[in-house]
Amino acid sequence: MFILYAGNPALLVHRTGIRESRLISHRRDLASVGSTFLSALKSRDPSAALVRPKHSVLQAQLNAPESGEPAGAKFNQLAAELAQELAGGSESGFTDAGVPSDEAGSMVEGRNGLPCVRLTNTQTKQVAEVYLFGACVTSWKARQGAEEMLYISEEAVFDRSKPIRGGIPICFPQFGSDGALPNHGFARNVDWKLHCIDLVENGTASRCVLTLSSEETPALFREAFPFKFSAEYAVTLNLRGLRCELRITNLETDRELPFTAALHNYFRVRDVSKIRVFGYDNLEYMDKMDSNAMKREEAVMLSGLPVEAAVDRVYKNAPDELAVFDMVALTVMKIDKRGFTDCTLWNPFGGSGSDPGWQKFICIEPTVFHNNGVTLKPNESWTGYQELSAE
Ligand SMILES: O=P(O)(O)OC[C@H]1O[C@@H](O)[C@H](O)[C@@H](O)[C@@H]1O
Repeated sequence: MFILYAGNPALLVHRTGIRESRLISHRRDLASVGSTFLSALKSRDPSAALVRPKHSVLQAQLNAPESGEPAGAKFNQLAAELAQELAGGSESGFTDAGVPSDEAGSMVEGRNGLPCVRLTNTQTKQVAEVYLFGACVTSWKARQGAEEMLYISEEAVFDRSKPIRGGIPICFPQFGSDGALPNHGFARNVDWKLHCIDLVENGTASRCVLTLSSEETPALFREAFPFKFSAEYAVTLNLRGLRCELRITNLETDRELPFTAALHNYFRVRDVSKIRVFGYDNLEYMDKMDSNAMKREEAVMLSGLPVEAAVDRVYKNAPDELAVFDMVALTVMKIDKRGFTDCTLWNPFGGSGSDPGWQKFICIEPTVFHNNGVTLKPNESWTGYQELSAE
């Protein structure tokens, strides 16, 4: 059964069967809810019902959908999209049940008015910001009064002309520049759609889910990567920290979908030359600073790996638990990853591809790259996530 929640500023559909929520519209004016929308719901589930109505006009239209006034064109378009979605049954792959809640977060205007989700966890006092452009997490504060954990370049632009430099950009479907697509693919160059903002993990975690489908990507990218796929990205503030989960589904019916990907974490540090990175002992890596030569990291580094010069390495089969110790701030960032088999370590150290603030960040990026990344069979999905915790 579908239940509609009508409230400012969003209209949510809560599908109780699998307890999945969908954020349908951010329109503040719900007066022009179209009959298309309701009939789409009714055709799928005659028991569609409205609960907790806060808007009298909406209630009236829902009560008499067939005779409702013609809806606004914009909302009709949204309604048609929803109808298509319902008919096609393109469901979210995230199985964890969510409960829509204003407490979990809301849409706000980000820099230059770009749409942005502000997530809050009232229990842990964490706050995060996620731009729909690139589904980029640009800010994470791990507790009340805590410092910003992510680095944003002073040269970052927030006008959709290029990826946001900093935060956690998503590299997909191509990690790096070796391929037909721009460096790191196009997921960070396009607008994602907000699917829902809800409470999960028994109400202890705040989450937003963003989606991207191949059909919504610009023709230029579709030509260079001619595969049908859907991508879902859940950003969650839970009792442990910040969780970012990426799920890719191959929508091709008769061919495989190959991709490489990474969560390009820009961690903010006080001084990159005064950090130690843990977890890379004895690993093989591709050295991008040395014509992609394969090398092996020293056997055991009990005191961690220092960053004393430019590094650009893609470590193969990296352990799922990694950490970076900031010896000035006396903080530890732990990275617990799954699905992303590899991990990239990057800092330009003032050299080529640098950034004015290069001393203030380290990129530790859960990656799938080695062994040709991931190849999905028709209708198959892949999920990779990271959980960041700061102490
Ligand atoms: O595209 P950005 O954010 O400037 O990051 C670029 C860097 O991203 C890293 O992941 C790569 O390993 C580097 O080779 C590359 O230079």
